[in-house]
Amino acid sequence: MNITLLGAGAIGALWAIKLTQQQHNVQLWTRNAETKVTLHFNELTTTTTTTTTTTTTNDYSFSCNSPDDLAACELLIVTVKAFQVTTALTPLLPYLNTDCVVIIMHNGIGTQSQVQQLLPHNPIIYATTSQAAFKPTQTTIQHTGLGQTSLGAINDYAQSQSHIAILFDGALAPTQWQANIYQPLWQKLAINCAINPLTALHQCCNGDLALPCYQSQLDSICLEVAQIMTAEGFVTTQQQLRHQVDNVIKATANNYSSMNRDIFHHRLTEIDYINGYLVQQAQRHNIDTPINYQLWQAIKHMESLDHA
Ligand SMILES: NC(=O)C1=CN([C@@H]2O[C@H](COP(=O)(O)OP(=O)(O)OC[C@H]3O[C@@H](n4cnc5c(N)ncnc54)[C@H](OP(=O)(O)O)[C@@H]3O)[C@@H](O)[C@H]2O)C=CC1
Ligand SMILES: CC(C)(CO)C(=O)C(=O)O
Repeated sequence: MNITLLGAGAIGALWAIKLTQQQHNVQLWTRNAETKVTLHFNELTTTTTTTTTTTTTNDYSFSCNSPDDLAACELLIVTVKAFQVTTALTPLLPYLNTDCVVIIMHNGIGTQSQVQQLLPHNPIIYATTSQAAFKPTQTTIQHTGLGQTSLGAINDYAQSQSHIAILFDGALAPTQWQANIYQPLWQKLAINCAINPLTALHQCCNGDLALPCYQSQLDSICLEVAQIMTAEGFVTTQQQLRHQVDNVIKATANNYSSMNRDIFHHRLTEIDYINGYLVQQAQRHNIDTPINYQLWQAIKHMESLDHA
């Protein structure tokens, strides 16, 4: 398949490489005018079901930024951060064929209506992943964690595109097609609402959130998220969300969350699309979410110190 990947950061480059390994024809769309890039990939090899080790490094060369390839592409994968989606996508619009399937993969929720306005005739799929990747240098990609990926349609044109999930599953399993993609998007939102702001504010690793001092805050966050999810029509409870959050805290104990790293490196965060999105939905339902509101504002304050 002819694929363009917009946003060749950690997670985007991982998918670009994995799809290339399956013989798909992938070009990268970057901010620069480069026409070729070579990425060094540290592969994650599963040795048992519970143990993983990085063992091999291979180089992958990609062509970049060809408008002709973009016009011919059948699949556009967008893996920029949530707040970058509109700016990144807009310059590509004059080249995109309306048959081209567009996949948007980022943490948080809230870009869906902008993307549908930008692409009123294309099949649009949203995706969420628990795969993990790290980009220690501009050209080195490390696959750092395995996990589930979910894909699903957000407009009528994309309802018939479930075969894309099979293609993704061949590249990086497990990937599943979801009849309602908002369910996994909200499940991931709940995890991000709990882990990301706390680890960013306290500049701690995910595993530190198992300490007694964080337990009542985690309970309150999960209670608020469960109330809004219920109001949105999803079946969940505070206990279920808490259990999922605890599992991620354990499974990623030594990792720093993406928001922790963004604050550490004085970058903008995805908070408006995580706790900020949650609070906006709560307001629509006239439900108070004071803990998520406080966390949203606290991260906005930290961002404002670097981005006046
Ligand atoms: N990394 C991970 O393990 C995971 C990440 N995610 C989510 O995936 C999304 C991407 O994360 P991640 O890969 O870590 O982030 P990165 O910042 O590493 O990747 C984003 C990439 O998008 C590029 N980009 C931004 N704006 C433009 C533009 N206008 N034109 C072209 N390229 C652009 C950036 O380029 P430049 O380098 O020039 O800024 C960068 O390479 C986030 O929502 C994150 O939360 C989800 C699960 C796991
Ligand atoms: C699941 C979690 C919290 C893993 O660190 C993540 O998605 C992130 O860091 O943004």
